[in-house]
Amino acid sequence: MKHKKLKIGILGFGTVGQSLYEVLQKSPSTSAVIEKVVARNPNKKRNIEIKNLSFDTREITESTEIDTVVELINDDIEAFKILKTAFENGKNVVSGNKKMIAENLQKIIDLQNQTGQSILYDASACGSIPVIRNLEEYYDNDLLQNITGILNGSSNYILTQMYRHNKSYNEALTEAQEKGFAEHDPVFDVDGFDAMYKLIILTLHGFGTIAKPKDIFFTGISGISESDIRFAREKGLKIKLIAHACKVPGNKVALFVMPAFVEQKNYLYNVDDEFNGVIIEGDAYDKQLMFGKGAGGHPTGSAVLSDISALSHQYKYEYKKLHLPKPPGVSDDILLKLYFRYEKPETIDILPLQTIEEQYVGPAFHYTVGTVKLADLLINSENLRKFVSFMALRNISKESIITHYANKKHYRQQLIPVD
Ligand SMILES: NC(=O)C1=CN([C@@H]2O[C@H](COP(=O)(O)OP(=O)(O)OC[C@H]3O[C@@H](n4cnc5c(N)ncnc54)[C@H](OP(=O)(O)O)[C@@H]3O)[C@@H](O)[C@H]2O)C=CC1
Ligand SMILES: N[C@@H](CC=O)C(=O)O
Repeated sequence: MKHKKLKIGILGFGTVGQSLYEVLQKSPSTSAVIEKVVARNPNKKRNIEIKNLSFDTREITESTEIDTVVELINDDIEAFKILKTAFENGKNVVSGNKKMIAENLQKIIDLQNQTGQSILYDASACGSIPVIRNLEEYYDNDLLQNITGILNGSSNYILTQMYRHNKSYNEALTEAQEKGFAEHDPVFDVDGFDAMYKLIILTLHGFGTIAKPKDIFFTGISGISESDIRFAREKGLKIKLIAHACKVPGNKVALFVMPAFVEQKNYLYNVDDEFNGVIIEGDAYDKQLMFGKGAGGHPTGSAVLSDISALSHQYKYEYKKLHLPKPPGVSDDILLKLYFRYEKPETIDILPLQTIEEQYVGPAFHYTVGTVKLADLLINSENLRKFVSFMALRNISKESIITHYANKKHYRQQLIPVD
């Protein structure tokens, strides 16, 4: 295949932009030369001194020299404008901006078709793990059933530090920020937005389904307390923030993001710190685990480097699953067994429970374990965010995710005690 030397412009010179700059120096065989780097704040002190730094986006998007725009800024609205201008000016794009990508999937596909340009964004999901390209290329058949993964490195880092080293939530969050794992606004990480956007991207490449954020129930770890960690420890479990895309009957896929209690035998149990892990499950091959650093400048820089190299070989996403005769729709028709911890006893009245399996009423907090329809979580999400301090899937195995609850017989068979 023809191989082209790229002239790149890097937009954004923060954690990932600077790391890409360094990673590129370590890979002289990559066919790319940095023509220009653009950041926003001319008064900011930089760790790396470079000659070709400027503060005007147009010096990249409107340059006649640059053919590839590497967008690594922390502003999704601006990032979409940059993408559009770059395409209109005949440039390809590499990006790590999951919010911009997930919020605009259809528009991005249309723009690629209209302009003939392409965007690669493997860095947008799971940092250094090449999960998007694998879903696109290797799993390009009908066998895939579930994608289950730890997709947010910051939350995983915080949970690990709390569990393993008894650190406080705030201390662990500060460390995640200092290490360059967290987003500009860490609420994006700890309240599940980041994992939800990544799940949307993986669902497109895995199943051909374009889901909207409003279709996805998501919650994060910001309300976690020592009592939740104790609950997990006593039962030999760990808490992880997990995103799920599960194929359900009727050619549908159910999507949700929430903390979960994870047993030792699960592949994700030992995925700790800023590492991500994605279990890909399908007919014929059962389960496979992709594992690697999911956050941080250099791991993410390496994914960006790989996309730059792929562009130099004219690689583009074909969105193969999108062209299936009938890509799956989104379903909220599943039942989940959840743990809810709350402070006020009357909160039990707003929990949309189908069954109650365990309850604790104490002086400082209360918890209930019971089953809930995913559809009811979506409808009640505002109240749940307001009144429930922390919620988690009781177990990430089949006992806690029941996809056939409409079929009562199957439901009874599946709803067996987990411990
Ligand atoms: N950190 C990580 O581990 C990962 C991050 N990502 C994604 O990569 C992107 C960058 O993240 P990260 O490097 O951590 O973010 P940082 O906050 O560290 O850096 C952002 C950079 O963008 C620049 N910037 C912001 N707005 C503009 C603009 N309008 N024009 C030009 N430059 C601008 C900032 O300029 P200035 O320096 O002047 O303030 C800064 O250099 C985000 O989309 C993030 O979600 C993806 C995977 C992992
Ligand atoms: N903030 C993100 C960075 C990578 O996407 C995370 O913590 O996973």
